[in-house]
Amino acid sequence: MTTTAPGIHRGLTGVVVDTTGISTVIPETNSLTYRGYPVQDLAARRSFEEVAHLLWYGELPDPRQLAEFRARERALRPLDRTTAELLARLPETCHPMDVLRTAVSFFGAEDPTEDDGSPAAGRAKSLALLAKLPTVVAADQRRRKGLDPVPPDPGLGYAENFFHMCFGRVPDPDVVRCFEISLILYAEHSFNASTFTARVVTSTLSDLYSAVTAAIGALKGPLHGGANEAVMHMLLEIGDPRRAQAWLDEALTAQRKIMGFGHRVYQHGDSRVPIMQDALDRLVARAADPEVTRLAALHAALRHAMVQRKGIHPNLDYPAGLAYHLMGFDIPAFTPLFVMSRITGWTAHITEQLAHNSLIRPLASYDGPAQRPVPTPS
Ligand SMILES: CC(=O)SCCNC(=O)CCNC(=O)[C@H](O)C(C)(C)COP(=O)(O)OP(=O)(O)OC[C@H]1O[C@@H](n2cnc3c(N)ncnc32)[C@H](O)[C@@H]1OP(=O)(O)O
Ligand SMILES: O=C([O-])CC(=O)C(=O)O
Repeated sequence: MTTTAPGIHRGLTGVVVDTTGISTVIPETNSLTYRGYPVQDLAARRSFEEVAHLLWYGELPDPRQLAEFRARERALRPLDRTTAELLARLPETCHPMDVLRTAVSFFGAEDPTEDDGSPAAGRAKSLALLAKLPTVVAADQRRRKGLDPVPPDPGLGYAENFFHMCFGRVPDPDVVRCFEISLILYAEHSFNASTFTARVVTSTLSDLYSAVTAAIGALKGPLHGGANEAVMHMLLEIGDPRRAQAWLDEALTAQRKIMGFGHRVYQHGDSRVPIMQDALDRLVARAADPEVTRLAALHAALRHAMVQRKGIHPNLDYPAGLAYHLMGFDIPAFTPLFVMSRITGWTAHITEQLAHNSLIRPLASYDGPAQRPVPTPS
């Protein structure tokens, strides 16, 4: 546990700040459940829309509820002209996470409906964000290549529609399913830094859009969601499986953090990695391309070297980063893909925080100068 002095918990390591009924991470058994269901079973048998419903309502939808949920999500996907124009004006030099953060802030400014803090109001706003964020991410990726946006297709499921809006086509169902699995795995992870950020903002009785905007800012950092992009940059920097060991030795000597490895809660590996690694292996096998095989060999070699050398295991960002690259997404879009999923967990926590709210305001131990008189100005 990180403590600088008795009673001080830098980074809140090991501190339990509240209860939650949304998910539980159990490092001892290397498991993760959403509302009591093991995440690997959800990833094997359910759609992302069903998981979103589970996180928000506490139960998986029955067929009627699912049909209604899907119909509402599909109807909310288009952006209005003002939003599309605003986003198209943002500099292309800015990171796509900045675009997403601005989009959510703008959605908040535009939303005329009252935020009475009720679960129903929160869920309506959350569903609108779930539906619109992929439209923003896809349009932003395309404009950076000088391409016009592809409008959402209400005939397609959430994951399929996203590919359609990014690339103007839907890949084969295996690829879509691998993407959907990543969305299910990224959806929720208890009191991680971005979710906690959303809860802190909510605890002041601020609005949902402010909490989500702040959460996007927290997720962007490379110690959190930004790591999935950093993983891919790192793999491209290493370039060759034969260099993995030497590169790692140099990086560790230079005290670099190896992206996609380590976790605050899991000490012996991330519960989600075997499922995502499996999905990644399927993408590699179906590509049947020497360049892809080489990247996969590098990915495996670095993982092996890191576990051997430091005993530190990969987190979800390690297989997800390479999987997103193989699916054809641009590296700066990887963390926005995480947002498209985690919007479900964040907003479930916003509702939960409001239901049992207590202002989040920890204490600090002062270590600045001793009290002293203010000098008289000369
Ligand atoms: C979806 C997600 O957000 S998962 C997290 C994604 N982030 C990353 O992949 C970034 C790389 N990983 C890290 O920086 C860290 O493992 C974190 C931030 C995720 C967790 O960090 P903490 O719980 O604060 O552990 P901390 O950074 O103190 O690490 C403990 C020890 O392991 C080492 N360590 C942990 N992770 C790594 C890593 N990725 N590379 C090198 N060393 C590492 C630290 O250097 C430290 O060693 P020391 O005790 O000799 O000083
Ligand atoms: O739980 C954490 O600290 C980070 C993480 O894996 C996540 O948010 O998915």
